[in-house]
Amino acid sequence: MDYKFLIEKIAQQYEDGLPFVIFSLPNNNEVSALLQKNTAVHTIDNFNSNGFIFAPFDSRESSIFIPEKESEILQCELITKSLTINPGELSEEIGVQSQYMKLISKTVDTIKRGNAIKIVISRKKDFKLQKFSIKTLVEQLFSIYPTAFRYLWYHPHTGFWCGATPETLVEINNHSFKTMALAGTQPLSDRQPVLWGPKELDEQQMVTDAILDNLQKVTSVLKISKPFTHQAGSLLHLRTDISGALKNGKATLTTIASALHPTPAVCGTPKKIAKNYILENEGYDRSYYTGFLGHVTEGGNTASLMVNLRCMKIENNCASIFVGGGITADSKAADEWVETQNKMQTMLQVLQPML
Ligand SMILES: C=C(O[C@H]1C=CC=C(C(=O)O)[C@@H]1O)C(=O)O
Repeated sequence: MDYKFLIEKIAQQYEDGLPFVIFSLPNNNEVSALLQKNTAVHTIDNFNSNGFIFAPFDSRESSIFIPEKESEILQCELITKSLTINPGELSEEIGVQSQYMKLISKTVDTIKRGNAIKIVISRKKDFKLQKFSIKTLVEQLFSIYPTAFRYLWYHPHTGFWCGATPETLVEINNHSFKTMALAGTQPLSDRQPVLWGPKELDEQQMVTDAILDNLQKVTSVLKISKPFTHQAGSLLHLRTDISGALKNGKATLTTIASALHPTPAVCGTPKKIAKNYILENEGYDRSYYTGFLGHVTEGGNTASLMVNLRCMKIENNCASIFVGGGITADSKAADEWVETQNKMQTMLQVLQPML
């Protein structure tokens, strides 16, 4: 199959209102697509059949599934373009900024009172599009971020989403698994070596500890890397890789995914307290942002599930970009605002030709 033909098929599928997903794994030159042949809404609790999962942040809501058996499955080599990237312009929003900073300060106070160790706070911002084009979107997204998991997803039930995420929820290959602790952010610069302050190092260690704790019941962890710097577009993060084996007889893709989701990188720790705080205080619906997504194969014995970060929802020529950041006792409201502005650039750069 030819790449150009694949994009045309996707554009047609969207025009016909039929569900589809097109995606490419990190550092992979291949693009895959599932084109559902009908508009049926399939939900999934047990990840043991082949297809693509799109799960929301709040697991009380349903995960949507495009089953392989009802889809045309396409694959081809990705053709990327070398594109020049300029930071997109973000208009000043004094009111929005002060409201967000107030929420950050309130969250810091809550953490200082000992109610939680870390809580991830987020927001969304809308951008009006002059001319939405699936072809341009694919070209931009897949070319600019080759090291990310890149996707476009459409279902009449969820609407149209796309993103380029750096965070793996879990990768499974029969009895072995891989995951990561990702936290701490700074803009990419020429400064070498990259230095991380105690706030970022502590925050990232908290994420690693919480993930190891969550994994205890379902895995025997074999390997934990040292924290290292991971580049995600024009941002840098601290990352620790964790891998090992699933506990025999006990663990499945479903149990490990629910043990990990939502990760401390997108929710916080303790998980329940952080999640309730988010649902009560954030003041908007995260929907599928900070949910997870990915292709399940071999009846759930192999899968690569990613956390839905650096993403946006596009509807009626309006793109809503979702961004957030981990708050700890040491967070400063003004810095957290700037961090979300920087994170917004990831999707804003994809939108440039359509603004
Ligand atoms: C919540 C987001 O990023 C997470 C992933 C990496 C670093 C993060 C941070 O430094 O706060 C966040 O935890 C987002 O991009 O919207």
